[in-house]
Order: sequence, then structure tokens, then C-alpha cells
Amino acid sequence: MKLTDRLYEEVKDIWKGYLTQTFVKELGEGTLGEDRFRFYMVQDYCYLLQYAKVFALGIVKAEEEPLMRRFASMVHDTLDGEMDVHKIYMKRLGITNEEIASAKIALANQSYTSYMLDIAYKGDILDVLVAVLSCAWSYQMIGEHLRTIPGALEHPLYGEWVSGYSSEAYIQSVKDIMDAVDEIGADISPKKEVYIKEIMRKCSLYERDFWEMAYHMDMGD
Ligand SMILES: Cc1ncc(CO)c(N)n1
Repeated sequence: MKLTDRLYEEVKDIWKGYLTQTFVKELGEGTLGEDRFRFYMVQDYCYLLQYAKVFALGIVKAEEEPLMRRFASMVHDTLDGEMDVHKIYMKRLGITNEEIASAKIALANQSYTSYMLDIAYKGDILDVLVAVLSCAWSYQMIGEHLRTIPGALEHPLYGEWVSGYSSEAYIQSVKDIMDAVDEIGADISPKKEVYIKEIMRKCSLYERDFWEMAYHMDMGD
């Protein structure tokens, strides 16, 4: 079994739960309140800026040019691929750059991004990759699930989100991360495997909390 398969085994129960969380369910059904989605967009934009920095730490820690380039393209995929979806929504929802720049980051968001950055700062290349794996891969799973709901792709507001997170380009960017995890993590010790499984699990729990935070528009203060 590949390392990514073993990591998936660790978190699959948590991931299944995402599909029944109110934010994700209502997003798929198209009934999610626009105010909740707007809150999510602002927070997720802030989240992705930090997430891009986690990849950037991969560039810093990579010893060889080809690996540096792989992380550089992950930074690019985030800032100029995934965030294109956010930019479309910002325009539509009237979220300005000024609003983003002065937005306060919600507690659950701050805790999650601080955790990923902490793991990445103190760890190695594999830790960097595993810190972002749950985020990227679980969004693909959610996108692919929501896509099967009749009308979800055509929804005037939420269709773009569903198509973005189930697109060829997004799936390829997740595959790049998974391939790197399987290559770099091919011969790790049992002790190291326990350590990265814990990262995977914590990030998956933070994802669950992020969906809850978004639905309740909860700044945590
Ligand atoms: C909170 C969160 N997790 C994962 C992703 C996917 O990168 C995202 N955009 N936001």
C-alpha cells in the first residue's frame, strides 16, 4: 500500500463527516446563505495566502533544483490557479482587496494556519507536504462528491466552486502533491510514519473545524 493510501486510512472517517457538515451540504444543495459563503471566502482567501507560504517553505528546504521547482509550481498553482476561483467570487460578492488586507483572521483559521506553518518551519520536506495534503486532497474529494448532486455544477453562485474543485487542473495539482509524498516518503521509518499520520489527522480535524467556523460565521472571539 502506498504511503498516501495509508495516510488516507488514518483520516477517512473524519473526511466522510465533511459531507454531512451543514456548510458543505448546503453548498451542494445550493441553499447556503450568501452571507455565510461571503464570510468563508474572505477567511479562505486569508487561509490560502498562508497555505502558499507552507509550499514556499518547501522551496527553502529542498536541496535540489528539480524539487525546488516542484514546490515553486505548487506556490504558483495556489496563487494563480486555485485563487482564481476566489477572485471571481470576490468580484461577484463585492469583496475588495482593501477588505481582504484589513480582514481579521478568525481564531479557528489562525490556529490551523499557524499549525501548518509550525510543522513546516521545524520539519523536513515530507512534513511540509503532509501539512498541505489533507487540505488539498479533501477539497478534491468534496468537489467530486458535490459534482454528482443534480444542479450543483449549474448553480448560479456555487457552481463555480464545485467545478473549480473538481476540475482537471485542480485534480492534477493534488496529484502532484500526492506523488511527491509517495516518492519522498517511500522509505521512512515506522517512527516517522507515526509522526506524519498525526499531522494528517490534526489537519483533517482543523478542516472540520474550518467548515463549522464558516457556517456559523464564527470569529472565535
Ligand atoms: C480551509 C481550506 N482547506 C483547504 C483548501 C484547499 O486548498 C482551502 N482552499 N481552504
